[in-house]
Amino acid sequence: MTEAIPTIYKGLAGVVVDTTAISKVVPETNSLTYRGYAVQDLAVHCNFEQVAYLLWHSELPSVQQLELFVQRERAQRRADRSLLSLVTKMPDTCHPMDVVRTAISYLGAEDAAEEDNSASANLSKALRMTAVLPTIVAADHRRRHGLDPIAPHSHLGFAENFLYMCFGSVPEPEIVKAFEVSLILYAEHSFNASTFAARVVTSTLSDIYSAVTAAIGALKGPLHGGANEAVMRDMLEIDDPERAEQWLQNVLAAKNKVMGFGHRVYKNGDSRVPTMNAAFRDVAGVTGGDKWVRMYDILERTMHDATGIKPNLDFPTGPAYFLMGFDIDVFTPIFVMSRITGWTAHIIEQGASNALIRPLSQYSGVPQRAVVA
Ligand SMILES: CC(=O)SCCNC(=O)CCNC(=O)[C@H](O)C(C)(C)COP(=O)(O)OP(=O)(O)OC[C@H]1O[C@@H](n2cnc3c(N)ncnc32)[C@H](O)[C@@H]1OP(=O)(O)O
Ligand SMILES: O=C([O-])CC(=O)C(=O)O
Repeated sequence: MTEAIPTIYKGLAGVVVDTTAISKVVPETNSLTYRGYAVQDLAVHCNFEQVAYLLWHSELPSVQQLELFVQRERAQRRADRSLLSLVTKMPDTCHPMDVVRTAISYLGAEDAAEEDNSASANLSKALRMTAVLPTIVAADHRRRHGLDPIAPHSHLGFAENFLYMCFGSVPEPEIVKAFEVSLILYAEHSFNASTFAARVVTSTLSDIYSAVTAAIGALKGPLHGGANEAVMRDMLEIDDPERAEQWLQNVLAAKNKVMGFGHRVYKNGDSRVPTMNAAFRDVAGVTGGDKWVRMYDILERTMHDATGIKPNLDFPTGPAYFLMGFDIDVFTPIFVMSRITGWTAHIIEQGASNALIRPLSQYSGVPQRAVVA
């Protein structure tokens, strides 16, 4: 009797695996909401701390709630000596994502309550990880330039403080705003690969640090968060906007992917791109980045004419972060600094209504056979 072959959903494309109340992606209208609020509106009216609070607590904070939350976040920014020395012991040649992944793992190892998976414990751990990660990323960024770390500044907001810890001063307001907007846009995106990885780990009743570590591993890949770095490497390779059209045609002719384009869910444009594109142009305006804007426009137009495929969020963030002065391999760690809020909201949601995530597979190997001694 021949076995019936089940329908296989390669890459889980189109499969709905669970419900979520955290964010809603509507590809038909290119829209994205966090807890019911349009992400574009959040980017205009809120700072990153308010959005983190919203993702974790389901509502935007009142003035008093925000004050308390900000105080708690600022109080936990410092990395202790052992954590900072761990950063300095990492090989100079490793990718900063390796440092971030190792640092989160270390935070789990030093947490005596690592196994406490209650929602209240996980909310505290989420805040601690979110508060301290920028300190780690900035310290690692500076050590690669032979510079000492700068301690966090308790009077600066989350976005400003990170820029200050990286560069030693707070840049122009346009740059701070564009950076803050990028953090808000990167914070959450339903069941993307890294969030799903976090939910899979959580579904085994493992701890939040293990789930975040797995998510960092998933985000690192160039088909996901790693694309923001790949975009800028490509742009540097192109160098001259006049060469952009031919470069893109060559990539397509070689049947390679153009980084920063396409999306599993959005087929008609990424809801976040118009907001980030405007922020990128603001940054280019104050940093003299016109060349990258022209290149962006040519690549976008050529790709659209050739394939109909539109940019995703990583396309404008790549050159925006470059113009802000970040090394290219810090782009995905910055994505982690933001997405950790979405991941941890999902970890808490998964824990509240858990079912072990364990799909089936269709065996395609050799038929059963006898072992010959
Ligand atoms: C924040 C984020 O994670 S956003 C995503 C960041 N990733 C990137 O920018 C990497 C480049 N993009 C891609 O690889 C893809 O668009 C993905 C992985 C993001 C989504 O892809 P999927 O939904 O799996 O679609 P898939 O890769 O099968 O593409 C469908 C078709 O469009 C083509 N296509 C999709 N994206 C691209 C691209 N960036 N460049 C060239 N062709 C593309 C594919 O070649 C494929 O063509 P075919 O049907 O002729 O074989
Ligand atoms: O949703 C996805 O598949 C990828 C993405 O855009 C994100 O995680 O922000």
